[in-house]
Amino acid sequence: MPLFELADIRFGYPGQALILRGASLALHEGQRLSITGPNGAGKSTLLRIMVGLLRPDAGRVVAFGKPRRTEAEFHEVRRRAGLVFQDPDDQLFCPTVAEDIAFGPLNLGKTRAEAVAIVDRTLDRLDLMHLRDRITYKLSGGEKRLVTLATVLAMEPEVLLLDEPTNALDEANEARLVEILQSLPQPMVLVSHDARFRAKIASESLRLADGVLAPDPAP
Ligand SMILES: Nc1ncnc2c1ncn2[C@@H]1O[C@H](COP(=O)(O)OP(=O)(O)OP(=O)(O)O)[C@@H](O)[C@H]1O
Repeated sequence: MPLFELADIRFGYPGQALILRGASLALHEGQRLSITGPNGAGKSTLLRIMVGLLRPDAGRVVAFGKPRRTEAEFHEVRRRAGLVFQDPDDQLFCPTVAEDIAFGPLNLGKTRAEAVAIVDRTLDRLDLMHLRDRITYKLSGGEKRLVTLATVLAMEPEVLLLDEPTNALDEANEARLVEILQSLPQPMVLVSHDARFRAKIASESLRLADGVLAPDPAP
């Protein structure tokens, strides 16, 4: 059974034409699915629908073996599936990097000491210890992007959803990100315009255009 399944999703923002017109996908254990497609095709919208930040007008979302409709059901999905937003400023809101990374684990009921240990372990794993006590809003775009990934990994999600993760990364950090993602056991959905990056990470590739997802022969 897939971990995630979107079936015939239709969605339009209020008062606007439909963006998604019967989009379907399935994510299985061990898969790294990439999604590409033109600007404005609805890729970020699709990721938001997967975790219930937007509700489809029609179609079915099944996650972790259960159909998901209500806010309570999607709350559980968001605990188990980590979404790295396209814009880090949507995700980082604490004064320091360490506090931002501790926020999720504390919210899950970890003690302060446990959260501190998770912060240090996550920063160490991502080679970001030097950013630990920095003021979040003063970080560079690329640093913010890596810290955003750290905030999501600190929650130990079962599935990762990544929206343009290479944005603002220099070559060295992009290479580092490739290494990190390749080393992670979680299945992931990866939205990216970067063909080289997709080719290095994805096991399957889809293209979103005209409101539907179709297999993309070239990752
Ligand atoms: N909150 C919103 N209200 C109204 N329209 C929106 C909203 N968010 C996005 N849109 C519009 O919906 C369409 C799809 O946006 P979305 O961000 O999902 O596309 P995308 O495929 O991720 O694009 P890109 O490749 O540029 O990141 C765009 O035309 C966008 O302007």
